[in-house]
Amino acid sequence: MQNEGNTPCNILEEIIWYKDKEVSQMKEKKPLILLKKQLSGAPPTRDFLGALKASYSRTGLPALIAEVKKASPSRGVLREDFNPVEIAKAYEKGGAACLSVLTDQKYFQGSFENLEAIRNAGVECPLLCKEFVIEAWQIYYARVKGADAILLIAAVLPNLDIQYMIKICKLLGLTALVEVHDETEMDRVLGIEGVELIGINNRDLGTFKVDISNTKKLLEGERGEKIREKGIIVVGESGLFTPADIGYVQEAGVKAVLVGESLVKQEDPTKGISGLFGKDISC
Ligand SMILES: O=C(O)c1ccccc1NCC(=O)[C@H](O)[C@H](O)COP(=O)(O)O
Repeated sequence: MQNEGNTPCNILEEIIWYKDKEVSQMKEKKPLILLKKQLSGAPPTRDFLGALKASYSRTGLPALIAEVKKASPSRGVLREDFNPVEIAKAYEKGGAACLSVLTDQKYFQGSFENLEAIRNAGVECPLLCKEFVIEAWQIYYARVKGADAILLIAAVLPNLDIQYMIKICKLLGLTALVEVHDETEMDRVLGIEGVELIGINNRDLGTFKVDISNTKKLLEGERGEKIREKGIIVVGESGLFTPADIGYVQEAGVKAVLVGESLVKQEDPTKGISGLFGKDISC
């Protein structure tokens, strides 16, 4: 029987369809007007982009955004004994410039409680709220829960929404990490005003295929030149396991990397960072 439009065509579509229902319910419990009130007493955000730049200048290596990720649709549970605060502290000790915290519950076993707990545990690294954002309300919610940055996925959001959401981020003091996977998305995003941080995901979110040469492909030629001209910082995301992988994406032009699986699976994530970079990057 043919797909009559009521079955998602891939995992990303499934996540987004579910997110739509989830956000509607969350908004009912906490309307925007309440979130805005909470924000009036919120502490200032930390400078996510500034932390990436400072780390790159200090180490000469791509700044690390270490991901607090219990599970994923492609890999299942990555770590059974998952203590988000302990993992976050271990990442910070190992020299991570920033942390990424999965907040999606259904597909990644993450939560906003994890984000809040990490923020309240004295971790100083700026925090990226790793969510599937489909509405501006989620950005306000992330800010209330302690985020310093938020992910905007080009495969999910039209250009006008990205532009609008970047403005909201600026208003709230958040950094927007705009994620692309292919040339079409990169070209779209390079045409949007105000983009300062682009993530190139080596994982195809529809098929799960991971290929780190995707980062190189998207930074070649005129695209790479445009990115340099605009002073945009690029983050290489997914599938990074070895110092050779880090060297490869650095050579391609990234100044930061976002790493989950290869670190979170290590018994000692602090040592995992030294293993990933081939040296201690903490001092
Ligand atoms: O990781 C997945 O299976 C996944 C599936 C569908 C949408 C997003 C997904 N992952 C988000 C990410 O891109 C990664 O968590 C992040 O880049 C870190 O990747 P890795 O170092 O390979 O864990």
